[in-house]
Amino acid sequence: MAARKEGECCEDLRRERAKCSFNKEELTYLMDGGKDKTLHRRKIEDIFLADPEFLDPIRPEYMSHEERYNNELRKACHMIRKFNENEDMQQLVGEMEGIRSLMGSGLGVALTKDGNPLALHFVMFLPAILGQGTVEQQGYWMSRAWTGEIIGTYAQTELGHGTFLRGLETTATYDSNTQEFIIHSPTITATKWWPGGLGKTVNYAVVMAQLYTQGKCHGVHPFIVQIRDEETHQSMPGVTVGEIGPRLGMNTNDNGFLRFNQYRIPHTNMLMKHSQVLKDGTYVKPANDKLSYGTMVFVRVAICFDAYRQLQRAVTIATRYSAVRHQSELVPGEPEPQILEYQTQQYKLLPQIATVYGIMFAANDVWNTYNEVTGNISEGNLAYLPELHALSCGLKALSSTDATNGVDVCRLACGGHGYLATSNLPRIYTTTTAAITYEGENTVMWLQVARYLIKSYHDAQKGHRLQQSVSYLTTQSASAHATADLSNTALVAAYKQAVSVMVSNAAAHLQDHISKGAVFEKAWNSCSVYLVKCAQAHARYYTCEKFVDGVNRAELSEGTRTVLLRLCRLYLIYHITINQGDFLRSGALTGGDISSLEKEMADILAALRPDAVSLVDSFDIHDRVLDSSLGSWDGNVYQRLYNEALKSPMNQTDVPQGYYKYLRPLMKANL
Ligand SMILES: CCCCCCCCCCCCCCCCCC(=O)SCCNC(=O)CCNC(=O)[C@H](O)C(C)(C)COP(=O)(O)OP(=O)(O)OC[C@H]1O[C@@H](n2cnc3c(N)ncnc32)[C@H](O)[C@@H]1OP(=O)(O)O
Ligand SMILES: Cc1cc2nc3c(=O)[nH]c(=O)nc-3n(C[C@H](O)[C@H](O)[C@H](O)COP(=O)(O)OP(=O)(O)OC[C@H]3O[C@@H](n4cnc5c(N)ncnc54)[C@H](O)[C@@H]3O)c2cc1C
Repeated sequence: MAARKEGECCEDLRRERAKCSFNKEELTYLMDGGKDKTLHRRKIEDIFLADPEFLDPIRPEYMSHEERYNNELRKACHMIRKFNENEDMQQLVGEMEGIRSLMGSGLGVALTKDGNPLALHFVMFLPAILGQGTVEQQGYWMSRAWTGEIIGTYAQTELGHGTFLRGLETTATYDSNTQEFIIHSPTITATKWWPGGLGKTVNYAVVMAQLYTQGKCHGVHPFIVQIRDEETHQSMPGVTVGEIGPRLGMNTNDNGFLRFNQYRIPHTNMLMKHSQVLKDGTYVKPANDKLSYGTMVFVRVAICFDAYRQLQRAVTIATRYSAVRHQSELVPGEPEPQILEYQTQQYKLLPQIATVYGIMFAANDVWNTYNEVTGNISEGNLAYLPELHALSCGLKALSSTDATNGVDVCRLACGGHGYLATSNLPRIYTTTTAAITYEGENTVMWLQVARYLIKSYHDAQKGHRLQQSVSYLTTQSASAHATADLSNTALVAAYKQAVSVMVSNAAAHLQDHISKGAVFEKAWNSCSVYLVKCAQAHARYYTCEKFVDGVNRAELSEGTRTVLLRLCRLYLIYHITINQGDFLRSGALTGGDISSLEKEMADILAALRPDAVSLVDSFDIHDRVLDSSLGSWDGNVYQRLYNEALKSPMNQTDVPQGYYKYLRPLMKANL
């Protein structure tokens, strides 16, 4: 494997690597969660990537829509077969963590390129059964689903409603005479629309539908519904299912549509961990009616990990390319410099490297909170559910937005070549940006965070104790920043003060509207642009705090700590400078402070510059996972670009068919 070997690279990258001031492996271990995990990951990568079955006959971009789907399905099924091959492999892949890597932006993107048709089976169908099913239901369905005997998806969104779940129209009406639920799509807008794998791949789905029993609607609940025959794969009578057509990206996920016509399923197919319908039709309420949204909370947390992994790939490509690419004159008469010498190029790329770490530390923290809170829930303690909901919404929105913007900055930083499919930046972008919409559209997620902030603020006013992530809202004095202390601790305190003041202003704006006669919901809408800003500032503060804590806690040698501290400092300062209005208006920082920080940022960019290539090397991304003509380990950019162009089917003949059909008749028209 050429991807990680020293010494097999071009002169530019060799010189860059020689400048490294820290221990790369230490950072790799930190990101993987320990040396054992790094070795484990590399072992899995080596086994899967050595398998020729995962190679594409030609670039997927040259295939038809259906060929692309079949090609990815072939590899996805091989992946699962390989996974099930023997117990050693299952242990090696390591349950959820391995699945995350195989389905998401780790190894997964090297195996299936533009969306895995089986992704939703692992990412949502299995977690929905685990999170929403009783122990007996888990026993029955998991044993069939884990091995791939049945394949499922998560069918929630409809043509008419994605965000507003209470507005879903699919119904599940209990018939106590036959002990069945009747699943029905009463209108065109009730058609399920978007679920991954639904189009042609799955034969089962967890369908979210309005539950009716004894003449009463009890809101949205999960049901396991068979979509296709287990033998013939034909759609079941009463079910209409198909694929929704080409998308911006993720085109081999076979996102689908689904309609039901009075379709009956057994009573046992309602997932009944949190609420039940007894055989006689009696409804038993859950401890909290949002527990049926639990699968989404899990996936929102998982998306944060996926987001920074995507950004890692993009910034690795763009940084290596920037060390190989020479352009223009920095000093007249001197050789053209590497474009990485330009401060503006450093300002594009280095904050993206810092962002990877910021999201990683925050995501680790939210993942721990998720495990703790779900553990508490199973013991009947739901006190921390609102905090988990707000944290997962906030970090999902922040990580997907930052990663998407960062990937595009990386694409633009590669000039024209970044626009080529073989750079892989377009595909990384279209995959990453999808996460802004799926699993809760980000504006909607921000407004959920804002709702929690305003509620917490009012609780603080009443003297109630606040949950940890918002405890700073109890102290929202707007006193001007007095000292010249600009340490990391002081900057995190400034972030807190800025959000605190913003939330208190938002609460005052809301009150103002209400005093003038507006109902709360209308007042809320009138303040919602500002409320979104509060939520964004809160999620940023949280990420900064976790970044600082994470670096302080990490066990690192001095050189490695120094470089990570620089990245952390860059992250803190970068976001202050681009949101300086919030800090100035709240009195958290002065104009003088911000000028000092700007100057310091320029120094940090220069200090990090020699380590830039080594920093992305320490992400330890295999060339096959990068899949880029611009970003490979060896830096052999121009030859790769040229070789890839030669592979275009259009270059297999000198004169294209189109010439004889269209161009020649036009060119020779006057002869
Ligand atoms: C296994 C490994 C994994 C690997 C992962 C690898 C990742 C990469 C994978 C790549 C593959 C691609 C995957 C693609 C997956 C996409 C799937 C989907 O989009 S699926 C479709 C995804 N679709 C969406 O995400 C839809 C988005 N929409 C929604 O989630 C909801 O409708 C809503 C939250 C916006 C409102 O809900 P509504 O019922 O109207 O509620 P109200 O506003 O009236 O608030 C009432 C109260 O409830 C509270 N509360 C709310 N939620 C929760 C919660 N979860 N909990 C707790 N509390 C919650 C709220 O705070 C409030 O509290 P309070 O203030 O009163 O105290
Ligand atoms: C690639 C991809 C994969 C997907 N996979 C699945 C899947 O497997 N299963 C599944 O069930 N679904 C899936 N979805 C659907 C996805 O979850 C929804 O698209 C998403 O939840 C947004 O809902 P919507 O499309 O109805 O957007 P809308 O809610 O219609 O949003 C449109 C606009 O309205 C705004 N808006 C809506 N409500 C509010 C509000 N209350 N306040 C302020 N602004 C608001 C939004 O901010 C947005 O700007 C997928 C979507 C994509 C793109």
